[in-house]
Amino acid sequence: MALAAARRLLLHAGSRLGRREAVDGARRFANKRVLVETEGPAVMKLRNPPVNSLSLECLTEFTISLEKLENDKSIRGVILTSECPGIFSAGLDLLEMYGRNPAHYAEYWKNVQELWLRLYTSNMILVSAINGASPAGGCLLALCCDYRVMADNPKYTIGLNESLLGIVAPFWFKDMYVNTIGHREAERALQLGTLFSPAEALKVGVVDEVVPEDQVHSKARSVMTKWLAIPDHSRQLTKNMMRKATADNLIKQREADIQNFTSFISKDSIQKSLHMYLEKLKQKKG
Ligand SMILES: CC/C=C/CC(=O)SCCNC(=O)CCNC(=O)[C@H](O)C(C)(C)COP(=O)(O)OP(=O)(O)OC[C@H]1O[C@@H](n2cnc3c(N)ncnc32)[C@H](O)[C@@H]1OP(=O)(O)O
Repeated sequence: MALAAARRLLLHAGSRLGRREAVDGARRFANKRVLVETEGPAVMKLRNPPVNSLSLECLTEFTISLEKLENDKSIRGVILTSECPGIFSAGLDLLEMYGRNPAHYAEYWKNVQELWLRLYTSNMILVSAINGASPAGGCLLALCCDYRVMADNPKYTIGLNESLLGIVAPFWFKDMYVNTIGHREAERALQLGTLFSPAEALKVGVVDEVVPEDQVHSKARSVMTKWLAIPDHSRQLTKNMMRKATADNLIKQREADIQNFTSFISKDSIQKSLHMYLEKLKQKKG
């Protein structure tokens, strides 16, 4: 409901937030948490400091920006990256999943599903320029892309680490992981909650290329140029052939998945695990 209302606001009635405008000669539009440049290859930059966690607002703005790009037929590809130094995305916002009520969890999860379905099945070419840490939902965003370029900085890690938090990656995160790195690697990485260094991520196939940090954007652009040379219709049909079954698997059980998530995350034991994890994050600082 929140998403539909926000979408109406931003897409129609000449919304100031969503309007494309000329800034320094570049065409761009911006919400508070997502900046989109449409000059040259389109670039979507997450900017939800400090760690680009995917709060409900951030998810909503991301989904709306993506929808606007999809509706613009002149845009065939998008580079997804971050404006937060050293962080691609810290994943789903833990504060949306901790200490709230079941209705909130259900609303949040519906929006996570919505973004995933849009990204994973996008007709556009998506290339991620992973310029920082990318755990859990951050890795999910990258996995939705058609090609992943990661900065070669051993401080940055990527992977579906949900089991370390005492939570379980849902079946559609798992399906996409299996599609990307194969069953055995996914089975091991999911159970261990492995966060891969760039070199390890390359070896196992979580990312396609690792480049020096200052080259991550230029490499993403050159990858985009190569992909843009392929005729859209054949590339899109091929992408659809590869991804449809995985997306349909969620589409046919969206409501049940929301209910599963809501009852799982509401459990006292799971809330306790999240509390401990949040405390650990705090202690790390001090
Ligand atoms: C079934 C459900 C599936 C869930 C999938 C998910 O995506 S769950 C989220 C999993 N994410 C993580 O495990 C990442 C946790 N964060 C980190 O490891 C580090 O924060 C990170 C991203 C490596 C950055 O480290 P850095 O040292 O730069 O920042 P710091 O840890 O001090 O964090 C700054 C403040 O941000 C808060 N924060 C971090 N991650 C999240 C998050 N995912 N959601 C909400 N908030 C997050 C952190 O607690 C700090 O808050 P502060 O109030 O300043 O203490």
